[in-house]
Amino acid sequence: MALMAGLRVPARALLRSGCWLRGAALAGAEAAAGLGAGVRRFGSQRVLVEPDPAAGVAVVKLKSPPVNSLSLELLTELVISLEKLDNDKTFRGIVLTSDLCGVFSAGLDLTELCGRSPAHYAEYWRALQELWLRLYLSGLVSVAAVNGASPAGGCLLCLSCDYRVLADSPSCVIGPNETRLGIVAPFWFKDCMVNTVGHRAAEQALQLGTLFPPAEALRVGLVDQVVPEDQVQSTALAAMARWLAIPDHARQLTKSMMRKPTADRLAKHREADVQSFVSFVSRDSIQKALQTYLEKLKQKG
Ligand SMILES: CC/C=C\C/C=C\C/C=C\C/C=C/C(=O)SCCNC(=O)CCNC(=O)[C@H](O)C(C)(C)COP(=O)(O)OP(=O)(O)OC[C@H]1O[C@@H](n2cnc3c(N)ncnc32)[C@H](O)[C@@H]1OP(=O)(O)O
Repeated sequence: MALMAGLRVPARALLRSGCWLRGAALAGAEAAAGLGAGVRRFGSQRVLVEPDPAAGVAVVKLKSPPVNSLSLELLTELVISLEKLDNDKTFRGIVLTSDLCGVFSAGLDLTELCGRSPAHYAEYWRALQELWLRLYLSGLVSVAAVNGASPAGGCLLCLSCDYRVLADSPSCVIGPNETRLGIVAPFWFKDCMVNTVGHRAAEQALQLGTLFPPAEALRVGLVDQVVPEDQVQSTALAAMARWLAIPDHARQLTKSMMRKPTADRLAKHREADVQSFVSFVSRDSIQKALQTYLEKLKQKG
């Protein structure tokens, strides 16, 4: 741990801030490329939105150090940003990526699932459902530029997009590792997996809690492209251009036809799903398993 302005800041977070410095340099490059003139970034504390109105595209960056774990705050801020972009006719597509080095998203924030009240678990789960439904059914083209590890809930975020580009680095693992924590992915995560990689591959990955390295993720169809780390965002934008070449109304109706039945399974039973999660996560055995996993993570650090 390093001490900074009276705050305990993990050394890893300081290292990752190298990415933020690189981000500042990139902002200069964007300005030189024309993005700066009259175009302002917006967003919130944990979600940075870099709009390119001329292209109709916004790059949405998760920036909740150290690992973009999906806290209630991050879920809420992401929903608000997506809602804003969905309702703004300027935008036809989003690229979802991470502002941190080496991690796209560590999945659900385990501190939200440990030692809290049933009311908190319910509020948290509703926020996760909300984010998934909004992203999965968004009329915008969504491309995930996966520039870091993306386990469990991070993988769900990626699967909710229309297209996935993954960085070719051994640390950039992606997959549904829930069972390794002693927990179970919800049915709508399972459905997303099945829709993406097929029943057999989904069944194996979900039961075994597989975290796929890039080449395997590509082979199984969990991601659509694997490219060098420094080409993830440009490749995502190139993919976006291909998707935006299709008229919105036709693409959106097709997307809805493909995805609505899956989303409706949750939309029609949201409250039952919340209660099922609350009773599962409140069990002593699950609390113990999550605490143990979290402690191991902290010791590793
Ligand atoms: C109706 C439904 C019924 C029942 C359903 C029940 C449950 C719900 C089930 C499924 C949905 C999805 C579940 C999840 O997403 S669970 C989370 C799974 N995530 C992981 O296993 C990832 C764990 N993290 C890592 O592997 C690494 O941190 C990572 C590879 C992402 C980055 O490695 P790095 O070496 O860069 O960082 P670390 O030193 O490991 O971590 C830094 C710091 O961050 C803390 N941390 C990491 N991950 C989490 C997390 N997910 N939540 C909270 N905190 C996290 C870690 O402890 C370190 O903290 P500190 O030591 O204090 O700095």
